[in-house]
Amino acid sequence: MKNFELLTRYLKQNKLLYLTAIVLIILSNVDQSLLPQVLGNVTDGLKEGTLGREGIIQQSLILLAIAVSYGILFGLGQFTIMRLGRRFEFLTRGRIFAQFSRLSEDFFSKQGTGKLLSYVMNDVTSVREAISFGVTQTTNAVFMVISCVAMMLITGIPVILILVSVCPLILIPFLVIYFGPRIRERSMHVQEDLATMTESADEQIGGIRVTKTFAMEATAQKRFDETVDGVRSAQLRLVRMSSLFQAILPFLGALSLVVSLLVGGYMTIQHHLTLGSFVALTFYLRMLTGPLQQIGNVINMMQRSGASLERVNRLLAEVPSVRDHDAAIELNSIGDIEISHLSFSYPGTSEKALQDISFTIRKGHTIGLIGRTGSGKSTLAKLLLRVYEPPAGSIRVSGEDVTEVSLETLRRKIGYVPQDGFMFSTDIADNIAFSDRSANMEQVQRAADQALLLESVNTFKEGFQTKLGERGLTLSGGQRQRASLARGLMKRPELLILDDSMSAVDTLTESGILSNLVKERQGKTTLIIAHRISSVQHANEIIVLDEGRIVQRGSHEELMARRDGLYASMYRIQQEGLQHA
Ligand SMILES: Nc1ncnc2c1ncn2[C@@H]1O[C@H](COP(=O)(O)OP(=O)(O)OP(=O)(O)O)[C@@H](O)[C@H]1O
Repeated sequence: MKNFELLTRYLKQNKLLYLTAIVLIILSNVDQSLLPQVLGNVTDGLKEGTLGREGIIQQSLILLAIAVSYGILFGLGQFTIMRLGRRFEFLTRGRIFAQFSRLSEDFFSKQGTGKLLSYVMNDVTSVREAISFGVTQTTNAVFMVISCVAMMLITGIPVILILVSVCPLILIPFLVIYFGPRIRERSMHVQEDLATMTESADEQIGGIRVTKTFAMEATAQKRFDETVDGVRSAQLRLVRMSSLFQAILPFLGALSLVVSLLVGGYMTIQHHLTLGSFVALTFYLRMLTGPLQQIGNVINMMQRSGASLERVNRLLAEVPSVRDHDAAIELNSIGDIEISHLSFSYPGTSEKALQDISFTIRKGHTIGLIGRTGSGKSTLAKLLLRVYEPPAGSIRVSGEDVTEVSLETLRRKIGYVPQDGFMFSTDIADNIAFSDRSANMEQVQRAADQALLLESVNTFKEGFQTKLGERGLTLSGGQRQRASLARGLMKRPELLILDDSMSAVDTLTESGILSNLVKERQGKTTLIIAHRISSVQHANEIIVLDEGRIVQRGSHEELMARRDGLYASMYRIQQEGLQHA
C-alpha cells in the first residue's frame, strides 16, 4: 500500500470534492438510464395507439430534459475531477523538483537527464490521467452498469433474460486478470525505453558540435536510431497486447446483444415481453457496451500509471546521501580549515581518490592546490563543500566537524567557481548576481571588472542585459569562465574556491585577474586549484597532489628549490611549452 501513499494522501485531502464529483457523475448515469425506458414507453404507446400528438411532444420534452440535465451533471462532475487532476500534477511536479534540489550529487551522477525529465513529464502525466480520466470513467462505467441493470429490473424485464444477456460480460474480470500484469510489464518497458531515447536525444543534441567537427553525423544518427527502434518495438509489444484486450471487450458486448435478441425476441413473440420492453432491453445493452470499453481503457491506464506511480514514489522516498544531521550546527564564520588524515573513495568505487590528506588552510590565507589531471584536486573541493560526505572528523571548519555543520550555513559562506561555468538562460547581470538577488548594477559591474569581463560585455549590444543560452548569445569558453568567476566574486564569500576556473583564459588575462584577486581577497581565505603554476605561485602555501596523495608542499620558492620535485618539473615543462607557443 506504501506505493500508493502519494495518491491516497491527495485523495484523502480532497475527498469532499472527489465525493461531490462522483455523486454528480452517478446522478448523470441514473439520469441517462431513464432514456431507454422513455423510448420503450413511446414504442408501446405508438403500438397500442394511446400516444397522441401531445403525448409525443411531452415525451420529446422529457427526452430533452434528460439530455440537458445529463450534460450539466456529467459536465460539472468531469470538470471537478479534471481540475483536481491538474492540481495533483502541479503539486507533484513541485515536489519532484524540491526532491531533486535535496538529493546529492551521487544520485544525479547515476541518472541521466532524460530519466530525470521523464519523472516530471511522463510519469506525473500518467498518474494524473489515472486520477482524472480513471476516476470519471470508472465511476461512469460502474454506475452506468448498475443503473441500467436496476432500470431493467424496475421496468419488468424478466430476470432470466437479463442474466443470460449480461452473462458474456462476466468474462471481463478473468480477461483483466490475464491481461493486466502483461500490459503493466510491457508498459514499464516503454517508459524505460522512452527515457533512454530522451537521454540519447539530449546527449546527441548537446554534443552536436563535437559530432559535426568530427564528421560523425552517421554514427550519431545510428546511435539515436537504435534507441528510437527500441521504443518502437517496446510500444508495438504493448500495442499488440492492449489491442487484443480492447478487441475482446466490445466483442463480448456484441455477444450479449446476440443472446438478448435470440431469447428476448422469442419471449416477445410468445407475449412474455412487451415490444417496448424488448426495445428498451436492446437499448440498455447497447448502453452497456460503452462503459465496458471504458473499463478496458481504465484498466490499461491504471496499469500504465501504476508503474509511473511506483517510480515517482521511489524517487520521493530517496534519501539524500548528504544531509543535515538532527542537531546540525549553524556555522557563524569560516575560520581555519583543518584537514586531517582524509581518505575518500567515490560511492560504488573501491579506488581511493584521496589518501591520507592532512593540511591546514589558515583563515585569510591563499592556498594553491596543484597536480596532474585526476590527482584528486576537485574531489577535495567537493568534500569541503560537502557535495560528497567526507569521513566524520576528517575536515574541521572553525573547529567544527564539517559533517555536523548545516549544509546551508556552510555553503552560503563558500563561493565555488567550477571549471565549466554553467550559465542560466537569463541575462549576464542575472547570472553574475545569482547569489544576491538584491544586488545593484554597480556591484555587478564591479565583479565583472575584477574578473576582466567588463570589456567583453561592453562589446555586446545589450551589455549586461544580453540574454544567454538557448535563444540568446553563447559566450566563449573564456568569457563563460570569467562570468562564472564574477559570480563567485560577487558573493564575497569567506572562502573562495577557484576550481581550475582560469584554464580557458590566456596567461596575460590570467595575470590581470590574479592581481585583482589579490586585492579583493585581502584577509579572506582563497583556495586556488589549477594545473598552471602561474595560477598558484603567489599563494601562501602550495599543496602538490599526485594520485590522491600530497607529494609536496611549501611556498613557490621552497618548491622550486627542490629541482627533482614534481612541482619544479611541472614548472620546467610549462615554461618550455610557453617558449614553443
Ligand atoms: N563522481 C565520480 N565517481 C567516481 N569517481 C570519480 C568521480 N569524480 C572523480 N572521480 C575519480 O576521482 C579521481 C580524482 O578526480 P578529480 O576530479 O578530483 O581530479 P582532478 O585532480 O580535479 O582532475 P582534473 O585536473 O582533471 O580536474 C579520478 O580518478 C576520477 O576518475
